[in-house]
Amino acid sequence: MRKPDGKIVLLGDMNVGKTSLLQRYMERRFPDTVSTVGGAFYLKQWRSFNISIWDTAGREQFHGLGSMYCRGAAAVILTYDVNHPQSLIELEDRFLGLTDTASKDCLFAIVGNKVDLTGEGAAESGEEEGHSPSKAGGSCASPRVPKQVQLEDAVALYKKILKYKMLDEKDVPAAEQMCFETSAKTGYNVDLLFETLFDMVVPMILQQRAEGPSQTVDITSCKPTKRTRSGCCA
Ligand SMILES: Nc1nc2c(ncn2[C@@H]2O[C@H](COP(=O)(O)OP(=O)(O)OP(=O)(O)O)[C@@H](O)[C@H]2O)c(=O)[nH]1
Ligand SMILES: [Mg+2]
Repeated sequence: MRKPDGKIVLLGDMNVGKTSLLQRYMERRFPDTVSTVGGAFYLKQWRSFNISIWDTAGREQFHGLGSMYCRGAAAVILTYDVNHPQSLIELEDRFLGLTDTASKDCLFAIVGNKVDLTGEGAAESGEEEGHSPSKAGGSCASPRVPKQVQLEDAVALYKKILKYKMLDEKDVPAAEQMCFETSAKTGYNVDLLFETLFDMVVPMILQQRAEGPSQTVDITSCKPTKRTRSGCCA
């Protein structure tokens, strides 16, 4: 297997929908999930580059593995559930510190998932597989509740992250560009999230190549698995 050119890692509390987001993007579906054990990755070819996308376990018992998965990451997707304010707080309290092992230029995206469950914006629930918003709210629509976490809260966290990393706002993408609301269930904003990051990671890969040896983890050193497109390093 060719060594990935860049690495993106999904972090966040259990049940926020990390695995579902990744499966929605990679497999174009929203299957039932089981709580992740350890971590697993997918490989995505983006232009001529191979990007590994790592799904991690949010459960407390696997917390110690997080910084290992983040090692050399070009981007980290900090995921919360828009209906659970504590999941946003956990990003700062429990997950941000895990990113100390990421690349020095690591990009941060903050993603509020499960927006389909909120009462805000009909468009949020109408993007599944390219369907029009008017198809939302069919017989299997989920009950709507007011959104508990606002996008501004995510923007505030993004700014705190810049302070924590001692980065200047001028040198990094704007908060508005890096804070997303998504639904793994309907597909809303999922392609936008991943593909925005891929486009940002590619110049970093090129720069790293120009500067010298890559910092990405050599995943070929992981134990081989049966699956070809994804694997598990629990
Ligand atoms: N309504 C709705 N449910 C979602 C969405 N994303 C995930 N879920 C559900 O939320 C539950 C948890 O999803 P997972 O993707 O397994 O969550 P996770 O973050 O990977 O959890 P861990 O692996 O334990 O860290 C599952 O029942 C999913 O079906 C979403 O966008 N909308
Ligand atoms: Mg999971």
